[in-house]
Amino acid sequence: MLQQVNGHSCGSDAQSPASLREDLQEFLGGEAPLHQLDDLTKVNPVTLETVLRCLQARYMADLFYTNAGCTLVALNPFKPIPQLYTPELMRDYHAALQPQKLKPHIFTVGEQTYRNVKSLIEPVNQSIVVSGESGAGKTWTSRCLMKFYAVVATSPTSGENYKIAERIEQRILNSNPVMEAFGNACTLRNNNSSRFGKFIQLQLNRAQQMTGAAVQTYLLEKTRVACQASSERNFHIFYQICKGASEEERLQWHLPEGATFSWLPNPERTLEEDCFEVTREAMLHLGIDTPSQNNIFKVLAGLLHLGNIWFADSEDEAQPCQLMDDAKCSVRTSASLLQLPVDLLLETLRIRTIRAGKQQQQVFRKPCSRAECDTRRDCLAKLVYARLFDWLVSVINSSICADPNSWTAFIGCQVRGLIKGPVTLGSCSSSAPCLFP
Ligand SMILES: Nc1ncnc2c1ncn2[C@@H]1O[C@H](COP(=O)(O)OP(=O)(O)OP(=O)(O)O)[C@@H](O)[C@H]1O
Repeated sequence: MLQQVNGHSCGSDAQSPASLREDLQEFLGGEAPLHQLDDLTKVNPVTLETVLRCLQARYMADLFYTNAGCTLVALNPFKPIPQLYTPELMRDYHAALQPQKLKPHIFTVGEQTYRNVKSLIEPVNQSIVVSGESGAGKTWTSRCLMKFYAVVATSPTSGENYKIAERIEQRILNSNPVMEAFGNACTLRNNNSSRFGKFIQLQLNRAQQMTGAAVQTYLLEKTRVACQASSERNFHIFYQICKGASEEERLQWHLPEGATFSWLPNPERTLEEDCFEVTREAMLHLGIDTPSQNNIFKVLAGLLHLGNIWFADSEDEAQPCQLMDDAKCSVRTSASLLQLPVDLLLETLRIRTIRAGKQQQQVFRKPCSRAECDTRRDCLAKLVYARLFDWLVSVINSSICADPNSWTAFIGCQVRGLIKGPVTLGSCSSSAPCLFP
């Protein structure tokens, strides 16, 4: 029998390639249909081929979840399967004496994690790690988990608690379109690819009922604001404001119909994610009123105009680079939208300030080369966008976070990308009492 230790065969009686091939044939040609194997630990011998053949057979039989010991492997069906995610099914998994005996499902992981929190006397937190390659279904899976807890982590007898959970669920769901508009983009692999990492914390009181939630984001791909691969796009929100603004807003934001922007590649592609109305509506629900939204969209339009600022090489190194002819108008428009004096914006982009000497008292102003000006322009855009994103996350948190005294444990859900592979889910206990002080 071939033993696997960390992916390597070991032991004195390691199998020869010929007998492994024989076992493999026997396994693949066996009587039990491969799709009936609902746990990959039952696959024998464990090889890439047997595991993939088993997953493929299950996929063909519309079985998209498979256990792998305490980890769950989720395959993306690439089609809607509503009957797999009904509230009734959630309640079945929640009420089951042994949910692990039911068919493998994301709800088993959700329920097991919930029971772990429940069964421990001291409050011990749990986290579910959702990982997989781009487009594998991580965001989808984390949304399913949120919906599952919104149904099960509430008391059916307490109307008050049910209302709180419903409000939290609604706000978490409202935060999705906003976070996706500002943090997702169309890539080669996924039209709605999350370009940031996310840790969602569901806060539970002593009775393990949901009282609030918090979101922590990390590693936003802010370079995308100023640099996009040729077949990809910038963040959805830029296309939404250009396509969805009213006539009046177009005037205010200086986004005339048909205007071209260097940082807005492939605008002709229309995606369902381009729906500006959905984002605005969700922002309103989160407490971001129309005047604040207007300010946000002005900043975004200002960044688009910033991307149209191009410099010419300076003949004299001691002089700042001159603007290209087309860029003069873009500087004025960008400065006005970002509410900056034009001179200050130009100075920031073209002049480097160096401080030297004791207590940094000597100040030198060094004109930048054309390449340096371009880098400074891109950095400014990335910085402004990242701050805006962080601000949005803080607004979301202030609307969903519970009073720190009202919760004692949490279930965390971490979504992280991998280079290759389907979605895998594992849960672990977390000793950190709170990741959001
Ligand atoms: N269980 C599922 N049922 C139906 N459709 C699904 C399921 N999982 C994923 N999908 C589909 O696949 C698409 C991509 O999934 P998702 O955006 O969750 O991938 P991701 O792993 O989060 O990708 P990225 O890392 O690029 O953000 C979804 O928009 C959805 O249409």
